[in-house]
Amino acid sequence: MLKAIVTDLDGTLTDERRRISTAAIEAIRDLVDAGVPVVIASGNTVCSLDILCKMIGTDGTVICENGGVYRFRFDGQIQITGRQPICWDAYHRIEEHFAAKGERLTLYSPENRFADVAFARSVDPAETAEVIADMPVRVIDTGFAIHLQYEGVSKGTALSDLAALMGISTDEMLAVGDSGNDTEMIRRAGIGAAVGNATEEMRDAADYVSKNKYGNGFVEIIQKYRPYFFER
Ligand SMILES: O=C(O)COP(=O)(O)O
Ligand SMILES: [Mg+2]
Repeated sequence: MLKAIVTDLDGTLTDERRRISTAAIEAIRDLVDAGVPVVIASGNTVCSLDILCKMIGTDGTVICENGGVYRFRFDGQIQITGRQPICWDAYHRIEEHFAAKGERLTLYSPENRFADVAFARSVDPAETAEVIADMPVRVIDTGFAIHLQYEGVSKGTALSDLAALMGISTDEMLAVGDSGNDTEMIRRAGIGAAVGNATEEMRDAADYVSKNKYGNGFVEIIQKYRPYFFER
């Protein structure tokens, strides 16, 4: 039996231009109204997810900054497991490396981040990873941004921590996503699903890959697994 759903945001509830799927919002509201907790798990900041959760109508349980930050319900304490100072050290080395080639980096919402460092995909993610290969920092390419995260921290580790706070097991969770930053999360969840536009790595890790892409893929996954939430 499933007791909660954890879903990625960009590329899963939104399309490649980050426009949210209204069909996906309706599917989430239907689950919330039926008493199923829905957790949004993203590389985005807690600040942006708060607005989204309010407007969609979830209880505010979130995983942000690729697992570096999480919180159980709106009134819960924000937990920070990432180590941002080390990510900043890595960022400065990367910045210097690309500056020497005349390439500038563009940071994403640094004032609202507590755990990771995110910047535009204007440089090669593989080259970025080489520059900091000896540091305990992982380069995560979500397809929407490049993130620097302290090693060992992921949406998967946050999923396990949240399951404990929610009083359920990770086996009772359905996790859905589209990209490399979701693989550990879908592996740890009882059922892991990927939307049709997902990366190869995600498709390989998933128990089910939807035929449809983006929000329509999310809706297809919910339709398939909805009965599992109401088994006796
Ligand atoms: O913030 C990003 O880069 C992508 O966000 P996501 O985890 O919701 O896909
Ligand atoms: Mg995504």
